[in-house]
Amino acid sequence: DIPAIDTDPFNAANLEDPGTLQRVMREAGPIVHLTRYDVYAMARYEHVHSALVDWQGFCSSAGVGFSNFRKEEPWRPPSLLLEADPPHHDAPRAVLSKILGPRALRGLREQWFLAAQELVDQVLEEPEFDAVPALAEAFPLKVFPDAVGIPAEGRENLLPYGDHLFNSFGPPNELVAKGNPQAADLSAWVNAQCRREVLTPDGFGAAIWAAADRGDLLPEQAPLVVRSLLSAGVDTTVHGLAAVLYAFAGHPHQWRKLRNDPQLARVAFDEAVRWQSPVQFFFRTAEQDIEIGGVTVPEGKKILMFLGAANRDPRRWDRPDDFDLDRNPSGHVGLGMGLHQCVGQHVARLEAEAVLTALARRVQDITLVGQPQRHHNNTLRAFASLPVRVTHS
Ligand code: HEM
Ligand SMILES: O=C(O)c1ccc(C2CC2)cc1
Repeated sequence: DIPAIDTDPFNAANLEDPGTLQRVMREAGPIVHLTRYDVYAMARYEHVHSALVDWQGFCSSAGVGFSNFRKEEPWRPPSLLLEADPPHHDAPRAVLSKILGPRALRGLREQWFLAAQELVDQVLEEPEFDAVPALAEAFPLKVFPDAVGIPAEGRENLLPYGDHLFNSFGPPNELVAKGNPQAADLSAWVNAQCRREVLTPDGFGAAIWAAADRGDLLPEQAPLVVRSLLSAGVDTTVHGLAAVLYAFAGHPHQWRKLRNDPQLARVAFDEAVRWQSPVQFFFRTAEQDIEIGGVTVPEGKKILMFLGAANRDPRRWDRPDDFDLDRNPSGHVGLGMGLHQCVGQHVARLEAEAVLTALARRVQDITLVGQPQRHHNNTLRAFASLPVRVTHS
């Protein structure tokens, strides 16, 4: 029968260092019963991949967090993409795919590369700095809110909103309790940024409203689709960028490879996302009794997918714990897989490419000085600080 584990994946020890539990989970079997929460969990690549691509069996419309929307009120109206299944998921997804697709982003490439160079030149005035505020936070916040087209004031709410949102996908622990007092105000501020009248005419937000004008979306759906950008598009790229910088600061040989061939910036993003998995977990809900890994998960039960563990499964990856630009990281589940696979991945990749290209042009060596500090979150593998030293030409 199903192995049972009563460990808490969301406690401070496991959030600080998830590797031990990931190994235990992978070795315990295809499916493990987490008795503390009465949820089922999978940590091997094969089964996480199977669940991600089977949206009928493993559904998202009951919520992709610990809370089951069929049993309790969501803390915010459900996302029309993340927390929806076909057919409701179809139109919002088609609209965002077009707006955030590689062709649509071509217009941003030049200005984001310039913005990255400007920021890097500024940062390199000091030989030592904390790469989290200086680059990982500063660059996405410099380019993404403008690309969405939201007003200048209040943008300091974006990271706290996302931090609470990603905590809220976990169990109601003290990380969630910490954010609850501000949740209503943060939500109200985010919702106000989604209204047509506040959005600039040339941004992603206006393009979503234009889709409603064309009948590709219902008018009442437009603000929620804009909310998806503000929810998913900030904290993820901040910690994704931090993961890339952490990878290179700890692997000087890989940095030299990038310096010699800046084209490697794109594969570096995916290899860093595989290696660190900025988004560590998501849940699904068993639509009916479902058989996986020789085990039956009862209808209505929540299934926790360990994306980070799957991305380091030795059954799928050679030397899984190595960060290596010579590896082909495609197939990693750090951006999901299948129907709900990250629709913003081209935005994230372009941001990372812009920063890495700007750094690779000027930075000879980048090394860690002092321990990186983690920022605990129920869903995100996040950094509080990343002190680095650089030498440059
Ligand atoms: C390194 C950065 C990022 C990471 C690691 C990441 C990760 C993910 C993952 C794992 C999923 C799948 C969720 C699931 O299967 O339930 C996803 C979906 C999604 N992402 Fe990203 N993401 C990133 C950046 C972005 C950006 C920049 C945007 C917006 C511009 C974005 C928007 C979305 C949306 C709207 C979905 C839901 C798609 C759907 O359900 O059809 N993400 N992302
Ligand atoms: O649509 C949303 O609100 C949404 C929120 C968070 C994400 C995480 C996976 C990046 C995705 C979508």
